[in-house]
Amino acid sequence: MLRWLTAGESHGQQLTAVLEGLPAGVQVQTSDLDTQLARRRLGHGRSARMSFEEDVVTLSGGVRHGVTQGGPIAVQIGNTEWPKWESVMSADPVDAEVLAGQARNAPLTRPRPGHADLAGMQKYGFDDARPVLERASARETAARVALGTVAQAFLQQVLGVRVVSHVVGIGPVVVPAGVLPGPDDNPRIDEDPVRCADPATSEQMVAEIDDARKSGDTLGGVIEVVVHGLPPGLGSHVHWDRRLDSRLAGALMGVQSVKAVEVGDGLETARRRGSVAHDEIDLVDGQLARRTDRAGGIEGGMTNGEVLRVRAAMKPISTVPRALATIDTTTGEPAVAINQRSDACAVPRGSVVMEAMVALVLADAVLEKFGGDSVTETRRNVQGYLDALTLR
Ligand SMILES: Cc1cc2nc3c(=O)[nH]c(=O)nc-3n(C[C@H](O)[C@H](O)[C@H](O)COP(=O)(O)O)c2cc1C
Ligand SMILES: C=C(O[C@@H]1CC(C(=O)O)=C[C@@H](OP(=O)(O)O)[C@H]1O)C(=O)O
Repeated sequence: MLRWLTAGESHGQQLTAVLEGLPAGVQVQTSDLDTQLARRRLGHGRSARMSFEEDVVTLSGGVRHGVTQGGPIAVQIGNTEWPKWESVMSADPVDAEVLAGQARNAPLTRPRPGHADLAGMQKYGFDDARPVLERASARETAARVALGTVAQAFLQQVLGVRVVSHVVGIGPVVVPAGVLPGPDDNPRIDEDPVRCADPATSEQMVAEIDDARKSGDTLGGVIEVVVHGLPPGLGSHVHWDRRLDSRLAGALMGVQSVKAVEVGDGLETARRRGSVAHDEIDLVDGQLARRTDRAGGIEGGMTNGEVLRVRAAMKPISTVPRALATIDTTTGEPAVAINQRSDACAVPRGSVVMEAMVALVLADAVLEKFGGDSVTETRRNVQGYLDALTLR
């Protein structure tokens, strides 16, 4: 079983992440994490913070000379903005005189509709939204991407699995049906300003973001994660919490701002008749083949050997420059919500986070099915299973 945890605040000294349960022998190094974290910072619509802040990665446990050792993997991601925030975010008490007069330390009492501010203040008994937004912030997704990189390395080295993603919608602009990235398409998609696999739609998405930003507004959108190379039989039909679709949905819904998840054709499938909703089965030259992949590679909560497709819908950013109505929690008077710098649209960089979450869930499902304390052992178990399948 794979377990993972993250800790740290948006303007804290560093994020910390731990991944436990991965076998020995996975090749991964700091530069692999750097590459994925750099991808997470890109994309049209990102905030200024993404261009000046850097992620400083330290792989501090579980990896030796570029190879996992079987113990928990520990990662720190230092925040280069820390010196500016040190007194405000210090773990130890800070002299009140030092804090007095610091604009950054003023209590935040105008909660943003759509962010965690108000519910968090109520739940934890804070009269300041700072401690809520610091942990709610999607800065934390840097830690998930770091762990997801290790999970992706495992999947690729054991099974040749490739996890790719693309943006299929920004606000009302959506890609035409049938755009499906291949296993090696991530580098090409990364070159697009909105990580869209269709150049014509990409231009419209960029224009939509520019328009929203100009009018002081924000946007959400939809991301599709596509996974090539999975064997049939990951997950299970036997219990709700062993279903792979349920586990993927939970992991993707667990990313800040995700409000819906679809597997395969998802909602569209519910509008179709059964005769055109499923993926008919053939045997071609002794090999199983599907005429379509509407199910997105999962049937009965298990992979079916086809390409896996899952979509996550992110709501528009709630720090809206054209500020939204709220109340000041100290006075109860009407006010405008906090509206400092923010991403106008975080969907392109969100896609890298979705890849990481999918990779972590799949690595867990692979270990559940095949086990192994070393990559060699897991590979051997995979091969034994594949060799025993009468139909493939
Ligand atoms: C990659 C990414 C970047 C985000 N950037 C911002 C941002 O700059 N400003 C903001 O208000 N929300 C941003 N969000 C969304 C908030 O973190 C999220 O809305 C908030 O934590 C409340 O959670 P909920 O939307 O799931 O209810 C971002 C989300 C993601 C995934
Ligand atoms: C820092 C990151 O994302 C942040 C996520 C975020 C939020 O509310 O989720 C708000 C913004 O931070 P700030 O309010 O300080 O400008 C984003 O920049 C990051 O992704 O590394």
